[in-house]
Amino acid sequence: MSAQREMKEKNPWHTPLTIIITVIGVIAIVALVTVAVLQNRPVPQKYKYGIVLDAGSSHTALYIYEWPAEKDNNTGRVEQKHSCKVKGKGISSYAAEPEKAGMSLTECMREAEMQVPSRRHQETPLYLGATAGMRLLNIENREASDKVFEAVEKALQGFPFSYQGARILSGQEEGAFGWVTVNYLDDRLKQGLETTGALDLGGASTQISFVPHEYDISESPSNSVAFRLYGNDYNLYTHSFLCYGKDQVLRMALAHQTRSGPVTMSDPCFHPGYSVTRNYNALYDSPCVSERKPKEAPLNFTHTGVGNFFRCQEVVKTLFNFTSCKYSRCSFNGIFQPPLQGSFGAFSAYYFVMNFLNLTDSSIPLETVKANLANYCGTPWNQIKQQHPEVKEKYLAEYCFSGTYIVTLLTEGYNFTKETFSKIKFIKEIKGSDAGWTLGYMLNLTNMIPAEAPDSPPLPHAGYVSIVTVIALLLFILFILSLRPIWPKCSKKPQIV
Ligand SMILES: Nc1nc2c(ncn2[C@@H]2O[C@H](COP(=O)(O)OP(=O)(O)OP(=O)(O)O)[C@@H](O)[C@H]2O)c(=O)[nH]1
Repeated sequence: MSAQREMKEKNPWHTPLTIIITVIGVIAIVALVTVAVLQNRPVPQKYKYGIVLDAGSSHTALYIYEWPAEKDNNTGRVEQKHSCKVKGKGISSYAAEPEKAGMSLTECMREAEMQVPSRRHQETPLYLGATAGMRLLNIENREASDKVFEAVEKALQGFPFSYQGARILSGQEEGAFGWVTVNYLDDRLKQGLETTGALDLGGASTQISFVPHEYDISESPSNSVAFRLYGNDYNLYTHSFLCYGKDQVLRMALAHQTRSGPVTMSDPCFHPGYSVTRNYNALYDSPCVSERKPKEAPLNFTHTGVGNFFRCQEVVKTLFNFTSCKYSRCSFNGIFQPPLQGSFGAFSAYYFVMNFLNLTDSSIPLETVKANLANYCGTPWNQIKQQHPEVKEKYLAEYCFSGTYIVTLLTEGYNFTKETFSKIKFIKEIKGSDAGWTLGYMLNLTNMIPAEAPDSPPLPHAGYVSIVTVIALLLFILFILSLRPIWPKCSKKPQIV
């Protein structure tokens, strides 16, 4: 008994003092690790918002974007939070009653008021950008275009957001911002990866944008846009073809086939058995075709379908001019285009049409795409309607024409070959955000893509926590070792002094 007491006195490792030191040491180390973990842990997210209205030729759409509020200089990732399709036609169709253009936006704007938290309303920027429909109205009737803008401005200023203005985007801006959107959403800009080209097919215009390999900007300066984004320079080629959106190009095709003013017209781009009455004045009421209106035409004509893809392609080809090119190379209509480069994302009507036709899969060879289209166009109209009772008849009737136009534009117009055709991805959205010019436009106006790569913290969060944990463990081991003189001796026989 007395020997045991003596041993305790010689090895006092559990004296109150050592116990207190050990506990303090452990607490300090746990605290160090906890602080390291908590310090960088994302706090409950607070968001900022931005709203963009895409006032297109066929309709207006509202997009709400959100991004983390706590990131410096708004450098957090921007995502689409909500979208709203404005009921009715595009704002350019309200030329005769402009106030209705403003009123048409009310429902979607009310939705935006609900979607954006009210404490953020006043600081949320609101933009309206109009594209080819308003470009055409502006050409046709400047005064009417101004009145539509006045009405729209008045309506938008009545909402509690930070209204930043409504304007017509140039074709170049529309193409370039579509390219920014696609590459931003794919994270290609931040990481400095090879970029994807952008193909946008609207109702009244179409855009092609890509970064060519060897490219002499001076050949056609109006087709080039220079960007410096995240420390990388991009010389973007972009062109917007006004009147080559799918609705205006259909007018051009119908105008071409009714140039002699017939009473009945047989159209290879519409299904056999299709027949509607169309009004000459309505058809030619657009700057894209107005000059071609036949002098002596009846009031109406009967538009009938014969459904022949190859003959439809011949009609579509007449809408492109391949004869004159003052540059080293052209796409069509004498427009400069450098050789195609890399992969492409094709969105808006490219997607709507190819998706309906089940042709979005990039592994489908070009020849098969054409064969499928030939088969689809040749299917009688009654059968098509029976097979797709849920699809709007206006859209349904035009898929043969639109599909033929898309294939012809890509191959004959832009020079995609059967090899490069497979590099086109038909997309609607990327990571939950719609592909289109609106996101790129907002990122640009809010300076959310810095010209230089932002300074990143020296260590990522995981690395920081790991290093602190390792240091804490080493300290702990050191601490235990420093207590060695007072460790109990582990011999089989207790050492009795
Ligand atoms: N099939 C189908 N077509 C659609 C749909 N939404 C829009 N479209 C058509 O696709 C074409 C392009 O639409 P958008 O991308 O909205 O074009 P937009 O902004 O009106 O036209 P631009 O002013 O030329 O840019 C138009 O002809 C629309 O009528 C859809 O859900 N399905």
